[in-house]
Amino acid sequence: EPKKGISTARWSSSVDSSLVFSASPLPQPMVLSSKKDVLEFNDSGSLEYNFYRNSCPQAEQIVRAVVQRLHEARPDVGPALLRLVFHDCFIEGCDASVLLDAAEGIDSEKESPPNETLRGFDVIGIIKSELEEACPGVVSCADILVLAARDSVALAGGPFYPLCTGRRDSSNSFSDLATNELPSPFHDLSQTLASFASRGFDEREAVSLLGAHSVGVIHCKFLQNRLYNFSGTDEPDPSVETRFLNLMRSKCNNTHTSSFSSSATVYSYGSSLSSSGAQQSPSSPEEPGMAMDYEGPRSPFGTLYYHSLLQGRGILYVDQQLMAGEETGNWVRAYASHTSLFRRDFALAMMKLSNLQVLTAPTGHIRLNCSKVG
Ligand code: HEM
Ligand SMILES: [Ca+2]
Repeated sequence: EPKKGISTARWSSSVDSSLVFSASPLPQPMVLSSKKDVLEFNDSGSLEYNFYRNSCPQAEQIVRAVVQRLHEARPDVGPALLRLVFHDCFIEGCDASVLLDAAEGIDSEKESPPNETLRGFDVIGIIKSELEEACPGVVSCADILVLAARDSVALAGGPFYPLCTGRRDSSNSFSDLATNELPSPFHDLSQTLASFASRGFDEREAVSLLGAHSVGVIHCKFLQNRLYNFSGTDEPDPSVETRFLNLMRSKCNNTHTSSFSSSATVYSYGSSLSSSGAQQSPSSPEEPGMAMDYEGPRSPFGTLYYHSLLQGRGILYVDQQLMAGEETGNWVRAYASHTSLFRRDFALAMMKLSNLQVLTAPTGHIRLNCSKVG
């Protein structure tokens, strides 16, 4: 197994905000103070800004165009891609290990329990095949993942952030690590913070990254215990606000227990996604699901998520737990009232996430099909 270059992104809290800006709905050409700035905030070994400038100059545009096209038809692709990058980068770094199918000698991460409901593999496949047509054998699946997630954030009304490229793909998948190391929605705050800390994220960064839970779907099985039998008490989780408890119960009826994995709650705390059709549950069209934009779909990405936590309206236990710590609670309050602070912090944390333990030449390789090694 090739040795991985650990990226130790320099991390300063005084950040030039011109690096990070909003995009609506397609990102503008990057507004950067200088190329040096981008490199500075993407300090990740041998990744390079615009790595494909000669080998495939249109690579980033192709990714963006496909994500946008698919997103128009199916607004649920954005959240799927955003979750995918988190699950890839947290397990042995951003090396596309999450995309490999099971095969001889490969225990697919896709088959680990925490990845059971991961979606978006088909979208990555479509992007990859368009890139293979334009520049055969050049663009890695690992780069596709981080770029597609970046574009998804922008399409959801979140910040656009620059990324360096040049990641290469793993030749293995790490099913056991995924099973044991992906954070659980039932974890308490200290377990969650420990998981982030082991990847170099402090409390502020953990709170900002969880702002990704502004968009997407949550299947009822992840909240069933909070609604009906919290920690074996036969009572709901006392930290859930009463009206919200009833709302969630109406979406995740206990009688569904036998088939609850097919019912989903669409959560979208006010992003452009919710206005464009997140009413139906993407992964189970026959189940209506729940649109969480009750305070208005026009609110900025992220803000409503933090507001909801302040009101005891976090959907997952792990979300609401952010209010259980003093420092994390302070960040929740800060992000609820300072959208631009959240956008900046989220963008920086996504850049850092996208650079975790990347493989660069001569390690790793470029897959031709993202779900297969050879
Ligand atoms: C403690 C950390 C985290 C835990 C325990 C967690 C857990 C979960 C769970 C249980 C779901 C619901 C999945 C389903 O019902 O199919 C979910 C959805 C999601 N998560 Fe997280 N998550 C965490 C952090 C993150 C981070 C850091 C990101 C991205 C930066 C992220 C992005 C998403 C997205 C976008 C969805 C919606 C996916 C979709 O619509 O298919 N999560 N998460
Ligand atoms: Ca990985």
